[in-house]
Amino acid sequence: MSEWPEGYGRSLLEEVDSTLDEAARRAPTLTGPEWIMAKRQTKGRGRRGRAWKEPKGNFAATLVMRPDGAPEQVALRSFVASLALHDACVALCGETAGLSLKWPNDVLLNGGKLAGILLESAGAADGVSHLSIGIGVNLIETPMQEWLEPGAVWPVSLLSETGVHVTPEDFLTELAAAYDRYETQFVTYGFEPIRTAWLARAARLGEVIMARTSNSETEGTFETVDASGNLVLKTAKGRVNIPAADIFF
Ligand SMILES: O=C(O)CCCC[C@@H]1SC[C@@H]2NC(=O)N[C@@H]21
Repeated sequence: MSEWPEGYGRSLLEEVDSTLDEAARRAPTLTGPEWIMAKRQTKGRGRRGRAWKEPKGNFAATLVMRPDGAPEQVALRSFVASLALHDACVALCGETAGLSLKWPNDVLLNGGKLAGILLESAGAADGVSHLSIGIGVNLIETPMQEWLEPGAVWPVSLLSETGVHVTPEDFLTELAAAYDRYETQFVTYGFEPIRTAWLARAARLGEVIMARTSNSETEGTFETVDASGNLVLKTAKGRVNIPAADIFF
């Protein structure tokens, strides 16, 4: 098991509305980055306003920090967090060929959704006043099917796919350690090594995928992720850089 990384606070809560809401409440008085984990969330949320339910034993936590930099740079930490999630799973379950990263920030295992990330931030005059990285991982169970959007990637759990029972506490320790390593790399060398590492683990790179927003659909070959974190698709009409969408295979 890794050591808890130096400089990071840690709170373990029995129950909270959402660890993202708790992060926003704590942000104004934060003295350093802090992980807030809860055994139960009563109002967990996912991307695009979707509810996030975590059956007992799954992982729900938010890392809240006050990073320097422009909002677009700060937001690239979703890739930092995806890589950390990948490494935490490997550290706890061994090298798993079926792990991959789905743009913009899901972790897949054997093609099913294992984990999701939701970034929230608040602005300040000179950048971002705080960034919250909310992370949910299906350690033990998958959410019930009626909570799933049509066409969404089927959920899987770490237990069902690997047979390894990981506690949220152990997962947090590995995740925090892995996050710290990638955060240091990001702050020291910028996005490029993170982008390269992310692409090496990307799901469906080079394949035809569909990017869907609330008012558009774009089909094309997944070429790469650019220096701003945009999805780059080669379509019949040329190359398209997409800043935000859900992708479907
Ligand atoms: O895939 C998604 O839609 C993102 C899911 C993010 C869920 C986590 S659980 C911890 C944190 N608190 C929340 O309310 N949401 C995030």
